[in-house]
Amino acid sequence: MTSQCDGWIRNYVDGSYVEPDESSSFDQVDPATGRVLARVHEADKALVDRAVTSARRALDNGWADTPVRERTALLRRAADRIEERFEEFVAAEMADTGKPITQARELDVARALTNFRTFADIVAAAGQESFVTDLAGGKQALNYAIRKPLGVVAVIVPWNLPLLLLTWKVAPALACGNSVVVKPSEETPATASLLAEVLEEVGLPAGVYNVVHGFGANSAGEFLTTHPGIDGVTFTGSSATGSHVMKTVAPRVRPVSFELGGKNAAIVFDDVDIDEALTGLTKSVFTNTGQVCLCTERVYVHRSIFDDIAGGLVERAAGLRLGDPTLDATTTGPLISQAHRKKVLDYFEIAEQEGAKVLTGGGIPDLGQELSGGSWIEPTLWTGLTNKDRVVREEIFGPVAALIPFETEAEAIALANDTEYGLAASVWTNDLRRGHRVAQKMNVGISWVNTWFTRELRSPFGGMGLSGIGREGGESSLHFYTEPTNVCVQL
Ligand SMILES: NC(=O)c1ccc[n+]([C@@H]2O[C@H](COP(=O)([O-])OP(=O)(O)OC[C@H]3O[C@@H](n4cnc5c(N)ncnc54)[C@H](O)[C@@H]3O)[C@@H](O)[C@H]2O)c1
Ligand SMILES: O=C/C=C/C=C(\O)C(=O)O
Repeated sequence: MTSQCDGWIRNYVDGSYVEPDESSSFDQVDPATGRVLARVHEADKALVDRAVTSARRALDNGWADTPVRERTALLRRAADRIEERFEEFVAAEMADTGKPITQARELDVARALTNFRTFADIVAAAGQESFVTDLAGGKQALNYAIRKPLGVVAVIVPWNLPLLLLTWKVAPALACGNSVVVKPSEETPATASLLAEVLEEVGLPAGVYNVVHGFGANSAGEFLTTHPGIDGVTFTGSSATGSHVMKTVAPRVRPVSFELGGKNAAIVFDDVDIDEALTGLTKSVFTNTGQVCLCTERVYVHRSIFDDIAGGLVERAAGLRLGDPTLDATTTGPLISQAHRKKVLDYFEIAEQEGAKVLTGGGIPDLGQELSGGSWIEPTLWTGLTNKDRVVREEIFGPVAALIPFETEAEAIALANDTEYGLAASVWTNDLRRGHRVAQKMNVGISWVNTWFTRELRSPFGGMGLSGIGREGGESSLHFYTEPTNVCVQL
């Protein structure tokens, strides 16, 4: 049995794909064409319970005590196997999201390999904290901390970078000896189930990796977060859902790691190399059709170069190639769904009511009959807005940004920090002392200078304010996916 056969995408529990039940299922829809690609078996409460129970049993049957070298070797085998099946993962990612083949290859699947290999390295090299404590009377004590797996971890991920974000969590969780129950987004079920094939092929014991498909409330998501057998939740998704999940696990005081929404700013100073800034800004606004939590939706530009940047971005937007995701020339895919496109189009309406001037885009492109059923939208740029406007304060999560002028550095910093979010920012300037100074003043989890989405996986990653709680990446992942016990020995 494989993750996808006879038209079904299956749940994976206790080392086996579960026979689907027609009565509880939903469609996998291709966002590029609107066509139904497969049926997805929706896990009910009993199946989620079976997944959590088997995850616990796998832990108790030895996985938690597996030597680090065995776990990290398994992660490396998983990376090698994904590499061997690379194009299958590319195809699954594209079926789920409609994203262009070049992005699926160069970002999403490539990062899955890197995530597994990086956390194998990090966990293999991790030491333990220890101290010799001087006591009264010339005595001493030895203090050392051992790190045990957190336990059964609920992994709930969104639809925008489904495989990248899933492996960003599953790799460190497994490396640290945890077992996981994964709930992928209902929009993007394929790669999480396909990953189960690879993990089984490389020898992961049954029950360590489980996949339950479904929605949030009254479905697999909520059955998972309310399950008493869960020891922690790592969640990536919207701030509203994160807040709800926090309330759900609060009664059992379970640790949470939240990577949530953003309303990220770019600040463009008057000394930039215009062409270099335009390349970076175009990437930061339109990558993955703006469906990246780190994407820029607010661009603050020094007034003296405002028209150059605005005009240049309009030209760059016109250069984006929307269309058949299987073509190498395609740069930009559809939004994830008709429902999400309606949400973005509603914001386009609100922007015009708030006085926005549409520099480019603002509607639905005509890409021909074949793609007419897809959730396509035009890359869009606005001016004429301020920080008071809803479309400058609320996350839209589409290929759109508001361009706003500033005069002074202090004004730019205040404008960029005037948000309830705190995920990412980018600063564009050739004065590196100013770059460091301004980047440090951004109230965000990650602050880039003259680049965007450049990722060091050993650095702490996450957000503040509405953008999240905690950090993952490098040591931060070890701290979330393990529980330390400090042992103190009188010498
Ligand atoms: N900070 C980051 O690293 C990051 C990365 C990607 C996406 N995001 C954010 O995610 C959002 C877009 O993704 P989305 O629409 O899938 O988010 P979402 O919050 O709607 O859903 C995220 C996941 O949570 C599940 N879910 C929904 N309600 C739930 C509930 N009550 N209990 C348990 N699970 C529930 C969904 O089924 C999905 O799997 C955007 O806000 C984006 O900024 C953040
Ligand atoms: O959509 C949000 C992207 C998050 C990216 C990461 O978590 C990462 O690059 O590790």
